[in-house]
Amino acid sequence: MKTLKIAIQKSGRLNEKSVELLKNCGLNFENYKSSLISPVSNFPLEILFLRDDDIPEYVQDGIADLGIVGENVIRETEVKVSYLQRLGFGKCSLKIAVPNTNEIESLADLNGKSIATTYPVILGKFLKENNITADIRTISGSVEISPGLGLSDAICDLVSTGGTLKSNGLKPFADVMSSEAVLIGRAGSEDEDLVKELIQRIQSVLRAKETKYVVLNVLKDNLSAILALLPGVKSPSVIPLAEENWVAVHTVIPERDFWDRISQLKQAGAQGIVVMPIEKIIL
Ligand SMILES: Nc1ncnc2c1ncn2[C@@H]1O[C@H](COP(=O)(O)OP(=O)(O)OP(=O)(O)O)[C@@H](O)[C@H]1O
Ligand SMILES: O=P(O)(O)OC[C@H]1O[C@H](OP(=O)(O)OP(=O)(O)O)[C@H](O)[C@@H]1O
Ligand SMILES: [Mg+2]
Repeated sequence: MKTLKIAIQKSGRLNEKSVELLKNCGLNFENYKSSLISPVSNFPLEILFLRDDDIPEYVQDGIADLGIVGENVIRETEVKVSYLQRLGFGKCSLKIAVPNTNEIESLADLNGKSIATTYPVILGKFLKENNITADIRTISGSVEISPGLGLSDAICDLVSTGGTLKSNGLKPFADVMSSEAVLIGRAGSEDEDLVKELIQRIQSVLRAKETKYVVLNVLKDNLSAILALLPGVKSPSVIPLAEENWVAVHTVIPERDFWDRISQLKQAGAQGIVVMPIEKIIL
């Protein structure tokens, strides 16, 4: 039987969440810090631990079948791979930022200016699309200090909390792209049975993360009002209680409007509400 290879970041922002996702899929492996490859004992899969910049090309060239990497890196390396699943972590934006004291106010003000970045390809395309001629200074890190050192007028780098920009006296100025970690595959790999199986497992973990399992008690007289508020995977389960005229309702509730839904349920007569995390939802 074929053994798949999946490439994930060896260390850095995406390593921990990538390992956690694969472990939550029920895959057993050692998160070796010293080794670059780790076999999975209960699925035909090997995990390659790589620098994130190398992951898209490894997948494009078929050295790895799958990879977990930020969309920003995929766009920068201009590879041809299949996007298989957005993963909901590593969320950030690539932005152009300028010193707080700078008088750059519109994109056109960037004409003739210099911009330091580790993303010359994405930035180059963005400037071209906006008819801006600027000097792109490609550096390999610590981009935020370059205006302070007199190396550039502006920067283009990843931002999430904005803390790094702030502490370097910079303000965000224009959004170039937003990004999150994605599962990518070699073109055509999405048709293979093992890849389909792994995607299904990943989706069941992601689905579970977005929902909570809820059990509540309600008087039979109030049941229809409660059911009108609940979706469930198919529909809620209703189970009689030992006490007459009462039932227990079991259901799942989306995380995003969880507290609104709970207060509506309480108003409709729900009591003894118990909320539990869900490990997996398999449709
Ligand atoms: N501040 C941030 N918040 C959220 N996600 C981020 C942030 N910065 C980067 N990312 C995402 O995490 C990915 C990895 O970031 P990291 O800083 O670990 O990369 P790196 O230093 O290039 O690592 P490597 O050593 O693997 O080359 C980025 O490509 C991006 O998709
Ligand atoms: O908006 P913030 O929350 O401050 O995050 C932004 C910072 O995060 C990333 O670097 P990281 O910390 O991953 O270090 P690196 O430059 O060594 O990759 C990015 O390059 C920014 O410097
Ligand atoms: Mg890198």
